[in-house]
Parts: sequence; structure tokens; C-alpha cells
Amino acid sequence: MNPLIASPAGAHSPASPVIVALDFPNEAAALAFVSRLDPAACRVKVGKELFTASGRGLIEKLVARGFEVFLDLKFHDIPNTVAHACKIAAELGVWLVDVHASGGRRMMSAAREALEAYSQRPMLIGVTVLTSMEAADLAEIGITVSPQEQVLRLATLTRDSGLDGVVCSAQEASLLKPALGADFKLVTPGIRLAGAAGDDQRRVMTPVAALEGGADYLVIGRPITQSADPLATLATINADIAMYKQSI
Ligand SMILES: O=C(O)c1cc(=O)[nH]c(=O)n1[C@@H]1O[C@H](COP(=O)(O)O)[C@@H](O)[C@H]1O
Repeated sequence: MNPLIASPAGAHSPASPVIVALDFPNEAAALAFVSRLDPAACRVKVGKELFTASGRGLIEKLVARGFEVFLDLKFHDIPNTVAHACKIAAELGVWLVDVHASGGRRMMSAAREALEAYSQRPMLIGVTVLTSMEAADLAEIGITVSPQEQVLRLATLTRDSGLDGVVCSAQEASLLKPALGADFKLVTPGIRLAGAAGDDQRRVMTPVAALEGGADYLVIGRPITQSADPLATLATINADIAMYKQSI
């Protein structure tokens, strides 16, 4: 592929902000699930479990099927290594790629600069504080400020390093949106339907509450993939979102 045209050719750009997390143990399970999904109804995310099992071949298949793909490998390494990894993500034609904001300004800037050469580069975002963490978890690793304060600090650094947005919990969206600007994208996992179990997530919110707070994209895994009827659950979430958007 021409590295200057890292284009997700033919990708649909769904109106829905939902990104379905394909946390499956192998490519066959992921493709069986995805074959029922309409690329116009959602985006998809490939994370560490599925990527470790399937490698880049699956990403190429998803892009070829018209999906906008979030490659969620949360790069966190020295600037040179992360920059080169981001280039390869761009050449795969993914829509979104992430790095850990705690890798620091020089790492994030190197990643951003590495994508400059691509006419249709992926969006590049920084992971702030994982949605599975709460204040006590941060304290154990020496961070004594609140999750909100740490997220704001890392998100500000991410914006100042030239990235397009952050991964944060929807609980921080209403803090970040006015502070960092409307164009700075907020990608929010830890989404749970009303009354549902949080699993290993700690900072959770419902889909509509997340959008009300200012989230741009909602990463949703188990509430859809482990539902008795995943397509119906996705359709219900999309309908609730459409109703909310009409009301504003
Ligand atoms: O980067 C992510 O996507 C991510 C960041 C974060 O802080 N929390 C988080 O849950 N995620 C991912 O979002 C997805 C959430 O999945 P569910 O908890 O099943 O909805 C998983 O694939 C996580 O790897």
C-alpha cells in the first residue's frame, strides 16, 4: 500500500457514536460476530486480546469490509518505538489509534509527527486514566490526586502534544469538553446500560448520559457482545441515542 495514502477506502462513516469492542479470543469468533454487523451502524475496536490472537490480517479484513476500525493497542514505549508502531497502524488504514498519555509529551509528539506524512491519517488519541481505576488504585501507584484531576492533567498534555483527543471515562466528559474545546475528541469506554453490572469497570455511565456530558464516541463491549441478542441491543442503544440527539 502506498504509505502516503493510508486510506480506509470504502469505509462507512456511521452516524452512531458507538464503537463495538470486539473482545473475542480469536479471529473466527470475531468474524462470525462482525458478519452480522452493518458498518453503517457502528465502528469496531480491536484490542490486545484479539490482536494478539489474530494479528494484522484481521484488521485488513475489517477495513476491507468497510468498517472504521479503532486499533486499541495503547502504545506505551519510548518515542521512536511508538512513532514507528503508529506508522504501521496508519498503513493498515485504521480510523483511530491510541497511545498511553502517561508516556509523556515527547512520546506523544513523536507519534503525531510520524503520522504527518499520511494524507488520510488515523485519528491519534491518548489514554488518560483507565476506566477500571478509581482513587484507591491511583494511590497505590503513587498518584494521590483524584481520577478527575489526573485525567484533566493528562488530557491537557495530550492536547498540547497535538493529538486529536483522549480516552477517558464519560464521568470526566463534562469537565474536559469545556476545558479542552469542542474539537478535541472524547472517546469513552466504561459504558453500561441502566441497572447493569459494571464488571471490572469502576467509572461507568449510560450511553445517553455519556453524550449529555460531552462524549463524542462510546466504546461498548460486553453489554453488546455478551447480550442475548447483540444486534437488538445495539439497535436499542442507537435508537436511544438518535432520540436524544433529536431532543437537543
Ligand atoms: O482504550 C480503551 O478502549 C479502553 C480504555 C479504558 O480506559 N477502559 C476500557 O475499558 N477500554 C476498553 O474498552 C472496552 C470496554 O469493554 P466493556 O467493559 O466490555 O464494555 C475494552 O475493550 C477495554 O479494553
